[in-house]
Amino acid sequence: MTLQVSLRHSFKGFTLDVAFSAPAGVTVLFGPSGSGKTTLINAVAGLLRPDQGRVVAHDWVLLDTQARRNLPPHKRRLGYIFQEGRLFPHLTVRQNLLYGRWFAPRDARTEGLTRVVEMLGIGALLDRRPGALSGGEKQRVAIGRALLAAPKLILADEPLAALDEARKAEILPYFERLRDEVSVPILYVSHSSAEVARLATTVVALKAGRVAACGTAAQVLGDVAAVGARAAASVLSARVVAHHSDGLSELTTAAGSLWLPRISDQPGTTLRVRIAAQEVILSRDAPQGLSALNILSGLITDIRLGNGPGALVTLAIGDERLSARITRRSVQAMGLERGQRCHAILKSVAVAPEDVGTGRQYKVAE
Ligand SMILES: Nc1ncnc2c1ncn2[C@@H]1O[C@H](COP(=O)(O)OP(=O)(O)OP(=O)(O)O)[C@@H](O)[C@H]1O
Repeated sequence: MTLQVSLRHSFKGFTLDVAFSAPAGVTVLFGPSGSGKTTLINAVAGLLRPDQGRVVAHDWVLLDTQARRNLPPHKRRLGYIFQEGRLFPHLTVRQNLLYGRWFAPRDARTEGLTRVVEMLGIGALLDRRPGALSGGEKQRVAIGRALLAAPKLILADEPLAALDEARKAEILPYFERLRDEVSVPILYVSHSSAEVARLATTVVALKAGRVAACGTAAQVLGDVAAVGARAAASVLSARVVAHHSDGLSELTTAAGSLWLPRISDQPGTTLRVRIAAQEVILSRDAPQGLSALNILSGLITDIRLGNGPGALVTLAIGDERLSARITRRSVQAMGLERGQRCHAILKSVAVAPEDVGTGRQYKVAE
């Protein structure tokens, strides 16, 4: 495993006690306010000395309390991407980028300025100062600066939280490229189920200082006990088939065809599509005469009743899982049980552009 984290630390009234390991790529820390994300990031960054812990990225040991290794923050070889870009206002973009590089040990300068500039599309910005950049452009420069420091691990602490929806949509593809084209592991804090679905190679869901679930985006977002009803979602692998003249795009999934509002990716591209559980309606009979374009049928594998009025019903469709958040009342009125065939109905417009990202999604382990 590329990233190994085990940490234990107690404040008065709160204990962080986590252990997880993750392969290369983006590991998203996902959890509600107060679940311990910042405490964990601070311990990895060296800003908090935990009671016990070990943090290893590839073969680089940042912390090992048992072996009495506790590198100071500036020696941990970390690249930071914060909520606000935190660029130096008096330096140009080029100087900001090179500042990151200045910290990289000479023999570790793997990413060249030219490649980073090309990857982030910031060539036209090099002579500007941060004051003349949009929020999205600042974040792209911040990503570049982090990369050029030749880090062993990148820490991204809610890097999109301060941006509006349009700017988020602009930046997300760059994080996808970072995940797919750069070998540095990334520990990424997020509150957003859509960001998790698009970016995560691995998700670590935190709850009250513990790991509530760890796995792929599909596994963790499908675990309502770990992420809560509002974040519950399915993540389907889909391939673009064609774009139609009425503004719809046709995709194919293991669950059948999916019709979505026009997306920009070329036919043949593999995408991951997040479907929020609360957008899915269920029917026992094959529905007819509906306006909704997407009707996927499968067998019920799981019914989780919540403490409130809600329930999460999961269908196996092909080798994918699709969850619907409906009421307990409907579960009862429809007589839903495991093993029954059921039809899931989804309006095309229920899938927003930010729910569709590039990159393969791992298969759900049985
Ligand atoms: N220095 C500290 N001293 C005492 N308690 C602390 C300290 N830092 C954090 N805590 C407590 O630890 C718990 C976890 O806080 P933390 O900031 O890690 O959560 P979080 O998941 O990052 O939340 P948010 O999403 O709001 O940033 C909280 O109950 C907080 O009050």
